[in-house]
Amino acid sequence: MNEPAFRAGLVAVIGRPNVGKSTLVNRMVGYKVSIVSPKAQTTRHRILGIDTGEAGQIVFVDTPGLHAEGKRAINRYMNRAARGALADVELGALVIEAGQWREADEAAFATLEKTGLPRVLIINKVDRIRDKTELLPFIAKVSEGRGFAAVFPVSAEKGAGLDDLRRGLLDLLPASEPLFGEDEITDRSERFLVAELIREQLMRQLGAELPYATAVVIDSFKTEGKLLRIAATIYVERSGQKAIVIGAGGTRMRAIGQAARIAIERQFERKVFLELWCKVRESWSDDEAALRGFGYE
Ligand SMILES: Nc1nc2c(ncn2[C@@H]2O[C@H](COP(=O)(O)OP(=O)(O)OP(=O)(O)O)[C@@H](O)[C@H]2O)c(=O)[nH]1
Repeated sequence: MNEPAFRAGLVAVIGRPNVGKSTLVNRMVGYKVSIVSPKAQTTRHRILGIDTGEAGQIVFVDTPGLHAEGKRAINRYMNRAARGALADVELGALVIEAGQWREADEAAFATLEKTGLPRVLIINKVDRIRDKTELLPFIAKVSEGRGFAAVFPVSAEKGAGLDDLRRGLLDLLPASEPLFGEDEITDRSERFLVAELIREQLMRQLGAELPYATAVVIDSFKTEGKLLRIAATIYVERSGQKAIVIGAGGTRMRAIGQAARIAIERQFERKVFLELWCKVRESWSDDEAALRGFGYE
């Protein structure tokens, strides 16, 4: 008997905001390539997460959640990044939350359907469903007539169903040489990951609206022996927002910096010295030139 062929390919992970796409990709690749927060629209970029095993290599393309087209340039950028991720992939994976099929899920499905790609459905957060007997009728209802090649109930957070998902996705990918080196985990630079880990704290520690007005730019990134020395600027859109980010006596900014530093140290396994600044760049989120300067290209 011949050994089964090595399989490899790109899988676009799409869905409405907050269904757990980034959590899932991180869990599959075993490394935090994409930041996570309880707020919708945390992911702003298209990010690759590469999962290599003996049987094959799955290259996940994490995407910003597809949302109703906002007016601002940043929203257009995010939807473009999500739709663009569907080009040049072998497979589209629609992620939804167990027990829910909202209008925005239907819209994400329609976007995927239009591409004509083979597609699968990933039902995430099954840990939230107490009575598991509810799951089968739900699966039947949401998959009926939608042409999914397979349906995978999982819990990205608890790590349930992920081996079946890996096997199932590999079955649907073509026989191929690996597309990336065995030890590659993402296409993104360390600088990018650091900026994202700082932004993750902004998403988590600031109120409901403010995180969407922030962007992070790394000003310098130096390795000094065992130390990583980083300076970064948090951009906001108005001076009132800057006052909130800094907080009374600088307390908020210190808390953000400390949590980000710990996250960066954990991720890079080295000591980190992090210097944070906050500056106003008026209406950056609706300014194409500012967006490009901040790395949204
Ligand atoms: N209970 C439960 N929560 C989960 C699971 N997966 C993700 N979450 C939570 O759902 C929230 C959103 O997760 P993300 O991974 O940021 O979701 P996303 O789809 O990438 O979100 P966007 O960036 O808005 O597109 C976070 O609070 C996660 O901790 C899961 O399997 N079970």
